[in-house]
Amino acid sequence: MARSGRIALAQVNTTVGDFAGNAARVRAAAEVAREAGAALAVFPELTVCGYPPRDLLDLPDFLERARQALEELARPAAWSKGIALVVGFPEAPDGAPPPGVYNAAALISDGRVVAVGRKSLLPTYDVFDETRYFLPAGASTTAAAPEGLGVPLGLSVCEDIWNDQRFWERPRYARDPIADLVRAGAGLVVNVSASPYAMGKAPLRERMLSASARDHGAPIAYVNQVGGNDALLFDGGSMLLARDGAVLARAPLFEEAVLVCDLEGGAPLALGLDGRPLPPPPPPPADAQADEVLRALVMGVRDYVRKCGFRQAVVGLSGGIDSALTACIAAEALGAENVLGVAMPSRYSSGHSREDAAELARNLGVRFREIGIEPMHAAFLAALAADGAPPLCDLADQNVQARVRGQILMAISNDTGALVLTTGNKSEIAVGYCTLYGDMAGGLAAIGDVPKTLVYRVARAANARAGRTLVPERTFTKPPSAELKPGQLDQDSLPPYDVLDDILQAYVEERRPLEAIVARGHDEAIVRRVLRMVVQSEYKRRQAAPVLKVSEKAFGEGRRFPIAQGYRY
Ligand SMILES: Nc1ncnc2c1ncn2[C@@H]1O[C@H](COP(=O)(O)OP(=O)(O)OC[C@H]2O[C@@H]([n+]3cccc(C(=O)O)c3)[C@H](O)[C@@H]2O)[C@@H](O)[C@H]1O
Ligand SMILES: Nc1ncnc2c1ncn2[C@@H]1O[C@H](COP(=O)(O)OP(=O)(O)OP(=O)(O)O)[C@@H](O)[C@H]1O
Ligand SMILES: NC(=O)CC[C@H](N)C(=O)O
Repeated sequence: MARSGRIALAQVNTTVGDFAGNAARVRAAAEVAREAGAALAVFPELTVCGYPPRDLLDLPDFLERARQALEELARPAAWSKGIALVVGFPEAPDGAPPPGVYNAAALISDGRVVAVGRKSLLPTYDVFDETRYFLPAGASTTAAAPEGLGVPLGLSVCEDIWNDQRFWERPRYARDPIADLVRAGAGLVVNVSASPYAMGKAPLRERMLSASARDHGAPIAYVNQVGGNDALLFDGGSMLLARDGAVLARAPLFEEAVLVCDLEGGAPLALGLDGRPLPPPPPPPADAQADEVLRALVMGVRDYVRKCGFRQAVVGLSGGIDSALTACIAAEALGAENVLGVAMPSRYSSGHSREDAAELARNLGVRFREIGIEPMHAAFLAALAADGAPPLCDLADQNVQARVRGQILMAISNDTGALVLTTGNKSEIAVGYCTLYGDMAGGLAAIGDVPKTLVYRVARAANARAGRTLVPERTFTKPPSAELKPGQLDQDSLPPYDVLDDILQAYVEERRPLEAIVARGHDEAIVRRVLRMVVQSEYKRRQAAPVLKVSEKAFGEGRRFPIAQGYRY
């Protein structure tokens, strides 16, 4: 029996295009919510098809299956008896293909769709491309109070609530759909969202939603998707806010949850999709930001691997910090037994790199192989010199080693069905300090949006989370080296990583001009060199594995620069 004013925020992990799987999650969560006495369960944006479906929306059969999936969810059934649902779906009136589609939310009650709210504000920046697919709503939709809830609903979709320049630098949209809803009598604003994770975004959302509830004088039920879909990581963190802006309930980050809460306040209950209470969150760790990034990446690797149909991953272990962190993430995401670490020493590898790789594998409990690359490296050089050609130059020789390693990892992948995780960090990917078809060979760049200085912190967070040493201490303290020629150090080719990362933060994320970066206290020649390297390595990034996004500006779909161009620093 529904309790008056009780709702459930159902942050489920949808998979793009998996209509049956997504519907099963809706049914499971609705049943949990109903058992807990909720009159209404709210789901994330585009629940039935997952977010972002991108050009799948161009397929008429995809839109038809979305329509059928919604129709089936709306059919009277035991699991939905006595509970109303708000479910996101792509609405294609008359089966019209894009741009005749709306990004919509349906209110389902008593075995039928009783109202449909359409998204008014369509984000078209960074990773979002919604005007490519959707039409904006002409008007906002309010719906009569579902039975047992006692308040009429205002239906809104994600960006509809992102329209406040105090929190958000983007230009203000002319319309304020939330104000329209409240003016039309909404007593509870429902916002179905798919808001990708970035560091610092969860507290920003909370401040923004709190201000919105206060300014509009209406409570807000905000439900965000959770889980990874390709490069995008959705962190959940759904919330119920009172009309004075107070947060009445908060769902966890990076976890599926059915958060049962009351409009008039009171202790919320966070349940899993199996109906069991979720364990309370652990006390905040020493480096909360690094720990958060770690959890985001674990979720991202797990979902990418699983949703692509893999179970296992393989990582080249050099004894360095990047491959060590990548392996930690993989082991936590997939289970240590599903991860293979491969050390591939060359004629230049130090003893400590082999020891550190082996120790890391032991600490993690992952499977481990050592495959020396000397015979292949030597055979390569011999074959290239067999016709009397001069020996390869230094750089070409270095890249042969990286490519032999890439070949080995891809051979293991082909043979075993394990996905190769690349290990490049954001700093290296930014300046092109990586070998095309060498260490760039692989399926997913797990730490490709993590600058080197943050890589160390996240690796420390992995050790702290485990409560023991996973990444060996020497891996933190030795100077980074590609070990592709004798005595080589990253610092011979690149500025110190703290300098490099600050320049990259200013240029890539904050989009500052050269002069402003120099004004931060950097040497102009170094800044110019770094910016040139970023520009000149665009071709590499275009061919790189997808990068899990944890910052406001990651390499990939959200940063689209031309390759053949003449804009130079
Ligand atoms: N615009 C363009 N469009 C398409 N392709 C383009 C291109 N410009 C060059 N190219 C091609 O790309 C080639 C150069 O790229 P690539 O072969 O990758 O080689 P390259 O960038 O010249 O060298 C790799 C660098 O990464 C460093 N590295 C390698 C491996 C690991 C690490 C580490 O510490 O993690 C560092 C290594 O020390 C070296 O400085 C050119 O020879 C050309 O064939
Ligand atoms: N000896 C090795 N054995 C196995 N894999 C290696 C080896 N050397 C390099 N690799 C692979 O190539 C990637 C590029 O590593 P490299 O050592 O050149 O520099 P890096 O970017 O500092 O990475 P790391 O911090 O992991 O050493 C490594 O992360 C690893 O996956
Ligand atoms: N799906 C959306 O509309 C997301 C846009 C929104 N500004 C966000 O990043 O959360």
